[in-house]
Amino acid sequence: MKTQEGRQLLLGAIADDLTGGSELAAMLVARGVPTGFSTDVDAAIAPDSLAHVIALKTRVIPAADAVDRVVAAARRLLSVGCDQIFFKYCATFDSTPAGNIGPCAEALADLLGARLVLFCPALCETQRTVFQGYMFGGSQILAESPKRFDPLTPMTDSNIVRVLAAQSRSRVGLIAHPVVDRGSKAIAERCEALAREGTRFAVVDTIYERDLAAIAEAAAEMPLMTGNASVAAHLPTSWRRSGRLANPQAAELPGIEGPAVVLAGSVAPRTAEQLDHFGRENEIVSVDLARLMEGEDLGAPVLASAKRAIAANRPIAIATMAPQQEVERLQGKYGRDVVARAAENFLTELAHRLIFEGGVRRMVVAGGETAGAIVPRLPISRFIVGPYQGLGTGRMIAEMPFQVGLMLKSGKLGGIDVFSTVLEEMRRPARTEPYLEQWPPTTRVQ
Ligand SMILES: Nc1ncnc2c1ncn2[C@@H]1O[C@H](COP(=O)(O)OP(=O)(O)OP(=O)(O)O)[C@@H](O)[C@H]1O
Ligand SMILES: O=C(O)[C@@H](O)C(=O)CO
Repeated sequence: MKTQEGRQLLLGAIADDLTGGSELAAMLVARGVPTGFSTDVDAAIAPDSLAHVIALKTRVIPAADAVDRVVAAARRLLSVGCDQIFFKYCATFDSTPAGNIGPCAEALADLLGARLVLFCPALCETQRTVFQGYMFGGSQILAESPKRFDPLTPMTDSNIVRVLAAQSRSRVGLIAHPVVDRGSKAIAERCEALAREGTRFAVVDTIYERDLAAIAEAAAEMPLMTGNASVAAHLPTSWRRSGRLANPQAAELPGIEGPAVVLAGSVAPRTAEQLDHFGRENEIVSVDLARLMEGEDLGAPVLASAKRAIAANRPIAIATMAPQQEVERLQGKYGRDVVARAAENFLTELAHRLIFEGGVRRMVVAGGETAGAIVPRLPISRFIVGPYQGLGTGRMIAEMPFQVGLMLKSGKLGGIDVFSTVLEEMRRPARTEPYLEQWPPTTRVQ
């Protein structure tokens, strides 16, 4: 399959974490775009894909390493021919003063010769909006939201222009809402004016879903676009209009039976609520990181609990969740990255054993960094991406020597019942006609 002038992909996307990357792939699939997904720069890109997402774990690693990996992923996507590169980051612009959004975007802009790069983090579906450059979660400004306490990327400045400028060499401007509200042509004209005056990066205000549509239309011909998956989900409209996406395709996923687990390394308040809900009818095993850090072997007892639940045909959740005070105490004692790595390694080892010793075939992983530790270390030869059906409901099949249903849940997203609902949904084959006009999907597909 070729797009134009012999290029294969309409969009080559690079995500800075796995939950976000899987959401993006699921959204494109729901829009009728055959989309591949991989977590490894060298993995195959299927010849029948029109979009491909390479999901990395680059959000909190040293900036220079993040740049190297992101550029390698971009080169890989460009090697099969690709109309546009999309750099996907979190709706709450999760990053540190050292990066990594700015440095990665700068390196991609250099690689692609982009004069003006838009930054559109908003996720209107969940009321994450940007106005006058300030990010809101509903009525809460970012720095007063739970994101202030993120264990790895605490967001303490709500002004995205300022946050981006602090991690970039390029001049950063704003495309304010009055311009966005006038539509794609006005946005494109403003981009041109900013580029002429030497501004290379522009944060774009976004309040409504229609703003995302207008921004995507303005960006459709740019060599590089950046933002949350929500803006990329509107690109297929432009592709259909220009004839580049002639045959939007229905999405199909086989059903998967077999033992089910939730592995939660996210300590986000939303994940805590979802675990509480899951725990009303199911067993939750809490992994006490303080004991793990003291060298106690918790692998065997946790695995034994999981195997008991599996033998009784019950789903189970295993979580490293702790109250905020305890998270801070552990980070103070051992260092933020050391604690994170210990939790990630514990869950990674466990995932492997649950699948290969416990026979687990349906798995939800909560947390982008957690998923980024677990998934690439499983012997997955290919992912089949299922269609996005609303917040936190993108799922896929991981092909190993057998198939495993997988859902990578962002820490902050998903309905209260997401764990049990998704594990149950994985059992049923699904076929979804493409969402061509209506977006985002408002009804769950059974
Ligand atoms: N009890 C704990 N104390 C300190 N750190 C923890 C604890 N439990 C988990 N962690 C670490 O916190 C980090 C949580 O990040 P992760 O990206 O997995 O979740 P999230 O930020 O909620 O999700 P997302 O990025 O999808 O929004 C991980 O690195 C994890 O290992
Ligand atoms: O945008 C989001 O919130 C997610 O896609 C994500 O990136 C969480 O890590």
